[in-house]
Amino acid sequence: MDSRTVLNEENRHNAYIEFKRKEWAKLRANVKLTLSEDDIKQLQGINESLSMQEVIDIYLPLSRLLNLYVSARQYRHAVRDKFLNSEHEKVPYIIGVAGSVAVGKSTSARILQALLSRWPEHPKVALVTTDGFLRPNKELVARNLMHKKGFPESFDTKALIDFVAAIKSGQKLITAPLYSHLTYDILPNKSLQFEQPDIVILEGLNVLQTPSVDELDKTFVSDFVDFSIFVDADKGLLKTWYIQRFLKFREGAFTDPNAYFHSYSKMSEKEAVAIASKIWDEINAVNLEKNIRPTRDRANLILQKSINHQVSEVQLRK
Ligand SMILES: Nc1ncnc2c1ncn2[C@@H]1O[C@H](COP(=O)(O)OP(=O)(O)O)[C@@H](O)[C@H]1O
Ligand SMILES: CC(C)(COP(=O)(O)O)[C@@H](O)C(=O)NCCC(=O)O
Repeated sequence: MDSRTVLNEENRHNAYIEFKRKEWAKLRANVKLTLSEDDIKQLQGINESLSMQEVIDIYLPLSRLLNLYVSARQYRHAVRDKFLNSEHEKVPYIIGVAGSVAVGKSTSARILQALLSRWPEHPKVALVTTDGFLRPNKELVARNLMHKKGFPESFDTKALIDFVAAIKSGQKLITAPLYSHLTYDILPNKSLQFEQPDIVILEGLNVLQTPSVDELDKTFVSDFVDFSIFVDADKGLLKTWYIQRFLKFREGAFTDPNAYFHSYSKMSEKEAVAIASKIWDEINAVNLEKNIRPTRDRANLILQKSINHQVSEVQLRK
C-alpha cells in the first residue's frame, strides 16, 4: 500500500501488524545485539532517565529491523550497478522520526543513531532535526507567526525539501541549519556538516506532513524518506512530559541570562507550570491535533508510548 495513504479507523487496524511490548521484545533474537559497558555509557549520556530495559526491549529489535531494511536497499543498489555495469554514487538511507512536541522524537532518534552506527554495513549515521528549518524569529514576527512555532507555516518547507532532495541526489557534503531551544531561534552562524553518511535520521514534527490542498503539485518531504516512524502517546501524558521538560529547562538552560526564557527561571514553580500549561494548550496541543497526529497513519512504524515513556505497543505496516 502507498505509505502516504491516510487511513480511516475501519481500515487502519488492518494495515498494520500489531505487537504488544512482550511480543516485540522477542524479535531481538540475535546474539550480536548485546550492549557493552561503552554502549550503556553512551546511551545514558543521551538521557539520564532512559531505562536500559527500554533500549533492550524496544530499540534493539527496531535497530535490527532497520539494519535489515538498509542492507536490503544497499543490495538493491548493488544489483542496479551490476545491471548497468557502472558504479553510481552512494545515496544515504533516510529514516524519518515524527510525532508531537515532547513525545521523545529527539531521544528516540539519538538512541537509534547510537545503535545503528554499531553495524559494519552502516557505521556513519547522521542526525538532523527539522527545527533547523524553522523560519528565524525575525521572519516569524514579520509574518505574525510567533504563536505558531512548529505549525507547517512556521517552517521553510521549500528549504527542507531541497535539503532532503540534495541528500538523495548523492551530494557528498551535507550542511544542515541549527535551531537552539536556549535562544528560541535559528543559530545564524552555525550549521551541522556530514560527509557521505550511510544513514540520515531526520527527526521533526513535520516529517510526514503533506502540502495544503492549494499546493498539491508540491513534493513531500516523505517522498525522500525510506522508512518512517511515528512516536505517539496519550495527550494527557504529552502535556505532562512537556511541562516536565519545561521545568528541567527552567532549572538548567533558562538560568543562562542569554536564554530567551530567562525570566521563567526567576518565577515560582507554580507560575512556571501555569505558563508551560498555557503554551501547551494554546500552541502545541492545537498543532498536534490539527497538523501532526493526522500524519500518523502514513508512518511505516508506530511506537505507542505509555507512562514513563515506556512503549506499550508497536505497529508495523504490512
Ligand atoms: N525513552 C525515554 N525515557 C525517559 N525520558 C524520556 C524518553 N524519551 C524522552 N524523554 C523525556 O521526555 C521529554 C521530551 O523528550 P524529547 O526527546 O526532547 O522530545 P521531542 O524531541 O519529541 O520534543 C524530555 O524531557 C526527555 O528527557
Ligand atoms: C521548536 C519546536 C517547534 C520544536 O519542537 P520539538 O523539537 O521540541 O519537538 C517546539 O519546541 C516549540 O518551540 N514550540 C512552540 C511552543 C513552545 O513549546 O514553546
